[in-house]
Formats: sequence, structure tokens, C-alpha cells
Amino acid sequence: MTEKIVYVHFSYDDETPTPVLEELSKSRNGSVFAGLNSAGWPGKGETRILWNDTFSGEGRNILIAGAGAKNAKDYCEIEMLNERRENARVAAGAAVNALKGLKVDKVLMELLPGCETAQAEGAHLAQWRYKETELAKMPKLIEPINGAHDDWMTGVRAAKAQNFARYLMESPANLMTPTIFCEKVTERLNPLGIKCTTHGKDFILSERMGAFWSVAKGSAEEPKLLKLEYNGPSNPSGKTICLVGKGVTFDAGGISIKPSANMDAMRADMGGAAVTVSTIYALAMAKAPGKYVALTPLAENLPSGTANKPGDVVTARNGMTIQVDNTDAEGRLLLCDTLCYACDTIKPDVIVDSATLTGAMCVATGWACAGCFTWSTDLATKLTAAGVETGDRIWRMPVFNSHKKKISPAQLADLNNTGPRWGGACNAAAYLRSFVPADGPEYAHLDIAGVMDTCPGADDPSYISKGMTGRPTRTLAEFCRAYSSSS
Ligand SMILES: N[C@@H](CS)C(=O)NCC(=O)O
Ligand SMILES: [Mg+2]
Ligand SMILES: [Zn+2]
Ligand SMILES: [Zn+2]
Repeated sequence: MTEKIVYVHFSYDDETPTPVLEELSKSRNGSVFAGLNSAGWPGKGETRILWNDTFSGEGRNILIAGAGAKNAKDYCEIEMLNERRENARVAAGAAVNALKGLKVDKVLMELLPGCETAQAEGAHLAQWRYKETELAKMPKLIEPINGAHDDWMTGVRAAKAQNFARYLMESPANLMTPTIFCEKVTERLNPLGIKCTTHGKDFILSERMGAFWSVAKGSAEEPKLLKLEYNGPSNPSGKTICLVGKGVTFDAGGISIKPSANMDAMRADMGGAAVTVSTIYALAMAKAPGKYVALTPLAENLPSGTANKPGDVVTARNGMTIQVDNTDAEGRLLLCDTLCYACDTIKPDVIVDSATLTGAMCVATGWACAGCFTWSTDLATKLTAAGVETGDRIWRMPVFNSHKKKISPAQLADLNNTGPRWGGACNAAAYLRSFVPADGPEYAHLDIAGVMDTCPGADDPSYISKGMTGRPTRTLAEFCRAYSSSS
């Protein structure tokens, strides 16, 4: 059985070919353009396939994907991203998706100069599917048309890391419990030399993580605290970066139970943990510089006889008391203890947490970007810049003292775990900020609730198929790489 190969090339909105496509068509007596002219040249993200384009007997399957404007910018001010590279992700992803179900063994893709990494990301993010039966319908292999390319492999690794996060998030909560999460992550990361340590209930209690435990005790599933340590081959910055990720493997809301509609999506309420471990995975695969510690508190948030009750008061590791008025604001209870633990025991220079924290963040920016809450303009600038590069954007949000006042002091305790609906994401960020000393590490909180899953009925972005996204893994990895590379 001969291998079914498809050659992927690109054209632009002005119906002009890339130089490689131009050469190809000339070498085939113009047959390609003849095909395109009759089919119509593809717009951005569209594709045209010329099956068995025959010339001098040698039939070739040729797919042409639209790469948007030929003069796309390296920085589009409106979209706040590298448009040329994002167009390349979209076009490469569209080419792969167009071949679903066509039993293609190999895709050989023309590389667009300066966009090789982006093309590999778009193609391999588009290729991934959670279900084996769906994955089997996708092209088996996607490679550069002229052989190996370093920047292409950079994109392949980045997509592989994000796809691992997608796998962790998409998995049903009964098959991705705190225990299983630790097992799967250790199995995948340990072979890369990443030190993986799993702590259980006894550790959580002995470390006085009373807020974390107050959530976890409502479930029969044992909570875990997973710690990852990765040291790159060098560390020009001399800094230690600690990444923290919210790992609620199922969030039913607890006694303050969520509405039943779409509650299944809360299997991905460990998206912060997934993105965090996948960022370490990406850095290790790339042998990136830097010194990193990652911490992911993992638990289920369920209603039960042992669950938090609205109004309960719990004590965090640093002695602060918290009135749990809303048991569905549980992520901040896991995170506050973990932030204290990081500051006390790791003493990092920088902490970045990722959490599917609030519905208010989803309302604020939708699926477009993650929200960054920080007092450090330098961190905000670097995180935003990373999003411009990867196309998975981050937008700075306010976390002012006025937000802190909305949740502190509480009637019965130092802090309330919830405040008014208005500014909910900012109030949550102000809560977390209270657990990182002002003179301590530079700290940024990323609320990724809005980018946890794909937008129903839309392809935004088009190279990620319906389901959990693993966003913003590539951005967090790019931030870490850039931060640690500069002295
Ligand atoms: N799991 C998060 C995002 S859905 C959550 O339950 N947040 C509580 C809230 O009030 O937004
Ligand atoms: Mg899960
Ligand atoms: Zn919740
Ligand atoms: Zn939650």
C-alpha cells in the first residue's frame, strides 16, 4: 500500500503564491494555478486541495492554505499579537484539519520564513484529539517539506506540552483524580530529569494548610500537593521562578453547589495545575535555562457531610482566618496555603500562579485572553510580551486596595473568600495577593478561567478543536524562557 502524502503550500489574500508554490507551479507547467483559478484561491484559514495533480505522469496531492495578508505585521496593535505568526498557525492548522478523515499518512509542509515554529504549533495543536478514534482520523505525520528544522522542532515541543495539558484537562474527573494526576505527570516528566514529589493529606495537615484541607475534606478523594523541580543547563537570570497551579479536579461548588447545566466542564478546574506542569514539561523538553519549582494543590470540591459550610471560618498556613461565605470560591483556598508554603520554603524570586479562578474573568474578556493581576509592571510587561509572541494573549487587570477592601475584614474573620459580584476576578486576585508578602517575591496571578475551554460554536482559535484548551501553556513557557535567559 503506497503512502498517502499531501504537500501543503500557502497563498495570500491577494491571490499570490508563496515563492515555493510559485516554483512548484512553474515546474508543473502551471497546473497548480490552473487548479486554483478554477477552484478559487483560499482566503485566510481556508484550503483548496488538488488531488493527484498530474503533470508528466507524476500525480501529487497538493493542498494550498490561505495565510492571510502578505504584509501581515510582526506586531498588530489592535490584536496585540504577532499577526504574521498567528496567521501561520491558523493556516497550518487549517491544512491539517482539512485532511481529517482522508487517511493521510504524511503531510509535507512548506515552511514560511520566520514562522516555522508557529506553523509547527498550529499543525500539531490541530492534529491532537483526546479520543483515540478521532485522533486516528488525523494525518499521522506532519513534517517540513525540506527536512528537519530547529525552529520547527521548537514548535513541535510547545504543541506537545500544550496537548499534554489538554489531555489532563479533558480527562473525566473520575479518571483524573488528584492521585491519578500526580501519577500521569510523574510518568511523563520524570524521564526528563524533573524531580517529581507527591505529598498527601498528612503533609497538607502537618504544613498547617487549613484552607486547602477545608476544601479537600469534603471529598473521599485524597488531596495531593505535587511539587516539580527543574534546573536548566544554565540560569543567566540567577533567579528562581515558582509556578503554582490550581488543581481542583472537579468543582461541584461544594455546599454552594453549582447549577447542573454544563457542570461536567468543571473537570477542567485543574487547568491551572495542567498548564503549570505542562510549562515545566515544555521547558525541560527544550532544555531551557532557569531554575524552576512548580506546586499544584489538587483536590475535589464536593458537597458532603464533611464539606465546608457557608460561613465556616478556616485558618490558613500563615495564621490568617478566612470566612468561607461561598464554598464555590474554593480555588483561592487551595492557592493561598500553597502561596504561603512557596514563600516560606522555596523563597523564590518570582511566583506566577495560574488558576481557572472566577466566572467573572470569563465575563470580563471571554475566550480572548487570560487575565494577569500583578503589582509588578515588569512582570505584566514580560507576560504580555510572551502572549504577543505565542498568540495566546495575556491582558493586565487591576488589583487595587479597593478590591482588597471588598473582602477584608470579614464579619467573622480576617478575610472573606468572596465579595460582591462586581469586580469578582479583581477581588479574588486581591485575596490571593494578601498571602504573598509585599516585600516578598514578584508575584503575578493569572486567571485563566476564560481560556479554559473553546468557545461554543466558534473556532477561536481555529487550530484548537472543541474542548479544553491547555491555554496559556505556550505563553507561560515563553515567559519563563525569556525571563530566565536574560541576566
Ligand atoms: N471554578 C471556578 C471558575 S468556574 C469557580 O467556581 N469560581 C467561583 C466563582 O464565583 O467564580
Ligand atoms: Mg480532569
Ligand atoms: Zn468553584
Ligand atoms: Zn473552581
